[in-house]
Amino acid sequence: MAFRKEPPYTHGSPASTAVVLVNLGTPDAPDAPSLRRYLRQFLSDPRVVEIPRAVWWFILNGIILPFRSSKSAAKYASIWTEEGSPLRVHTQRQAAALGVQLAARGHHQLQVTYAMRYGTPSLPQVLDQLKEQGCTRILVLPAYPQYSGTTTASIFDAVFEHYRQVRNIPELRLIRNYHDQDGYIQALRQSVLDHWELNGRPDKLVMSFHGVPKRTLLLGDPYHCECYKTARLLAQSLGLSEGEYLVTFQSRFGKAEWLQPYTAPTLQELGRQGVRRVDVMCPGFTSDCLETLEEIAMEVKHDFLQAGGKEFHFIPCLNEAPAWIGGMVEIVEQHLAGWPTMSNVAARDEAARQALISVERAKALGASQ
Ligand SMILES: C=CC1=C(C)c2cc3[nH]c(cc4nc(cc5[nH]c(cc1n2)c(C)c5CCC(=O)O)C(CCC(=O)O)=C4C)c(C)c3C=C
Ligand SMILES: [Fe+2]
Ligand SMILES: [Fe+2]
Repeated sequence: MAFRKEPPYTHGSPASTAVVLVNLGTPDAPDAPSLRRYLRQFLSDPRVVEIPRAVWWFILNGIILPFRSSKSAAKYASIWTEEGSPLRVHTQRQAAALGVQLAARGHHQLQVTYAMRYGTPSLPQVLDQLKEQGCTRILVLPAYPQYSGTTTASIFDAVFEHYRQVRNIPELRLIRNYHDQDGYIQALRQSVLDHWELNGRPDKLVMSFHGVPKRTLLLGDPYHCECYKTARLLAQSLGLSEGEYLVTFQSRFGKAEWLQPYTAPTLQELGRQGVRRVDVMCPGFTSDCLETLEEIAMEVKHDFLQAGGKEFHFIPCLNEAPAWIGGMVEIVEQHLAGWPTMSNVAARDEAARQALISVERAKALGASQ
């Protein structure tokens, strides 16, 4: 095996720790050639499609890429913004806001950046850059709250694959999931309450997660359970009873059975049953993207209204909501424990601040007893 020609670490660099927010990826442009490139890389990942390679190669190159690329390009064109793909725009803004908040909390020897599992900026590109900048500690934060072999594990694969070819590798931490972390659940709760404050409440709140093949659940993937745990915690935090919310799975791909109930048919059924208003949110997506803005807010909305529903609200993803940036700070700080990201002075100030909070808390508790 050959090692890459790698830059040495820059000693004494001010930011020796980096947080890398990693999202799925998105095409560079909403056109067929860009989609072909993106889908080829995405759908060639054995974590994503588990069909034997030789068979899959023919299906992918003979059927999927020729037909799906232009269809998907048209869908992307319907959500594309002046700044580019929504998924990329939100991921970039989240990383920037997270960096600002962490710096404000005293983490000065730390930088936050972002990378994509498929497409650009690629993980190898970003990890090389960080090395060049002297980062000797890397915390990988996947944009997926729920662990799935098809997504989270694939990011881990790409990180390991990259460092297999590097001689002098940094200290690494990988965040596996945060589907039940308070910072995430509270940010979701806030986004729902904000929507309800402006628009009133629905007859049903639908929580739609991205689907995966049912087979992965039977083979031990915890994704399904983690989605249900997120939904239960969110429903509890909103004070919803069982009949007031539903969990569904969207974006089925191919002919095999995926996790059920499927989102689109469920909403059609709700429309037929005379449910007047539904609010649909996608808690598994931390930023809006094709699957939320086109599939849910356009296609599924159309299906529900056609079937007899009267009002359809899409509750946007967390994106750059302040509560979510705060939630990410909480998650990241838990995983930074023991890593010196603060200057001595900032660390001392932060310790003093925490001590003061504890004293005030103890006083308040004492007073209330
Ligand atoms: C082929 C199987 C697929 C699996 C398994 C899968 C799992 C999975 N995906 C996400 C998140 C996203 N997927 C997105 C798009 C997308 N997903 C698939 C296929 C599988 N996903 C395809 C083919 C596409 C491309 C669009 C299309 O042609 O339909 C996106 C949106 C990206 C964007 O650019 O906006 C996200 C995000 C999760 C979380 C997940 C498993 C848990
Ligand atoms: Fe997907
Ligand atoms: Fe889709």
